[in-house]
Amino acid sequence: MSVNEVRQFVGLASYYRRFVKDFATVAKPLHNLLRKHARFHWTPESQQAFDKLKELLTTAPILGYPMDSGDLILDTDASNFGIGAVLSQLQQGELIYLNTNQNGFLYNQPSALVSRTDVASMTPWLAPIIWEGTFDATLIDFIYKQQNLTIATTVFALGKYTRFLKDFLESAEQHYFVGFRVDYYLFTDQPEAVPEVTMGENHTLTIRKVPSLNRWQDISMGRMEILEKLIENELTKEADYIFCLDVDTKFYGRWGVESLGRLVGVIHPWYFDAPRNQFTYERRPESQAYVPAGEGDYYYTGAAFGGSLEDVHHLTKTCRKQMSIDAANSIEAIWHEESHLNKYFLYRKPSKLLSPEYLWRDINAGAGQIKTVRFSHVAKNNAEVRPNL
Ligand SMILES: CC(=O)N[C@H]1[C@@H](OP(=O)(O)OP(=O)(O)OC[C@H]2O[C@@H](n3ccc(=O)[nH]c3=O)[C@H](O)[C@@H]2O)O[C@H](CO)[C@H](O)[C@@H]1O
Ligand SMILES: [Mn+2]
Repeated sequence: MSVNEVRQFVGLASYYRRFVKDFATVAKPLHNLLRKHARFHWTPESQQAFDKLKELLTTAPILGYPMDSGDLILDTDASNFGIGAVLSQLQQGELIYLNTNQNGFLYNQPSALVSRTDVASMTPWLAPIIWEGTFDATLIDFIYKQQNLTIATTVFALGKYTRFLKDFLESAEQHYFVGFRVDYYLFTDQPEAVPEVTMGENHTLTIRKVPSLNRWQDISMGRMEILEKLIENELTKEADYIFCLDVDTKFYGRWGVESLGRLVGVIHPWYFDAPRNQFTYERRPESQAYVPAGEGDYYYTGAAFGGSLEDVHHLTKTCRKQMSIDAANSIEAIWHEESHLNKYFLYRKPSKLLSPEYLWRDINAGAGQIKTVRFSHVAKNNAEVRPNL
C-alpha cells in the first residue's frame, strides 16, 4: 500500500463523511488512524483499519440508501467516478486524483447570466424546457439519487411491432435512467416474441399479455386506458414517476432524471419551429379533442409523455373518457390519442417540457438546435408493420 493510495483513500473517506450515518462514532477512529498512517508508515494495523473503513464506506447507509457503484465522487474537473470503481482501482494500486475539499460537492458554477440563447429554456408559464446545456447531469443525478426513486415505464408491442423491442430495450439499457430504479411494463399480444435482453442493475421488465387488435389506431389509443388501470391498480406503492414510450424508437443518448416532473410533455419533432396554426390539432368541434383556431402553445408528441403517478393518472383517465365520448359520437380525432393529449396539455399545462432531443424524427435527420439526439423514432414502413392502414 503506497502512501499515495492511502492519501487518496483518506480523501475519499473525508469526502464521504458527511453522508455516512454515525461516521463520528463508527468510522472516525479508523479514519484518523489512516490519516496518521498516510503520513508515516503502513502496518498490519493500518491495513486492518483500511479494510474496515472500506467496508463501512461501501455498506453504510448514506442518506437512507447504501452506497453503490452509482454513487458519485467528484474530482475538481467535475468528472465523476462510482465509489465501487474508485475502491477497486485503489485496490489495484491505480492512481486516482480525488478532491479532498471539505466544502462539499463540486460542479461547474451555474451562471445567472449565461445560458443557451439559440433555444427557449422556459415556457411563459415558467415550466423548464430541457435541452442539452440547460442542466448539469452530474449535479442533477446527485440530487435525485438521494430520493431513491422508481420510474415505471410502459411500452406496447403488438402485432409486428415486436420487431422493435430488441433495439428499444437494448438501447434503453444503455441510456435510460442508468443507475436509477426502472420498472418496464411491456404490453404485448405475443409474450413469446419478446427478446431476451439483459437488464441493468435495478432495472426490471414485466411482460403483460393483452388481446390483439385489428386497427393500429385502437392499439395506440388503447394505451391510455391500460395506463390508467395500471397506475390505479398496481403502481401506487411501486413507483414515483411513469413514462409511456412508443416502441418504434431507439435511444442514442442520456435520458435521465432531468426529465422528471409532475407532468411532462415532449415537443413534437416536426412542429417545434412551426406556427400554431400549422399544428395538427383536431379542428372539428364535434370531437372532444377540438382546439379552436388561434389557440395552442406547443405541439406535443403522443410517442412520449410522463410525470408523477397522480398527474399521469388524471391525464390518461381524461383522455380515455374523451376518446370514449368521441367513439359514442362516431368520431375519431385526427391523430388519435395524440390529439387528446394535446388538448389536455393546452388546458393543463405540463410542469416540464422536453425538447425534441427526447423524441427526434430519425437519427439521420439533422437540425441546428438539436445538439444531441437522445431518443428517436426509427424508420418504419407503416403499410408493412401496421395491421391496417
Ligand atoms: C411521432 C409521434 O408523435 N408518434 C405518434 C404518432 O404516430 P406513429 O407513427 O409513431 O404511431 P405508431 O405506429 O408508432 O403507433 C403508436 C404505438 O402503438 C403501438 N403499436 C401500434 C401499432 C401496432 O400494430 N402495434 C403496436 O404495438 C406501438 O407501441 C407504437 O409505438 O401518432 C400516433 C397516434 O396517431 C401516436 O400518438 C404516436 O405516439
Ligand atoms: Mn411511433
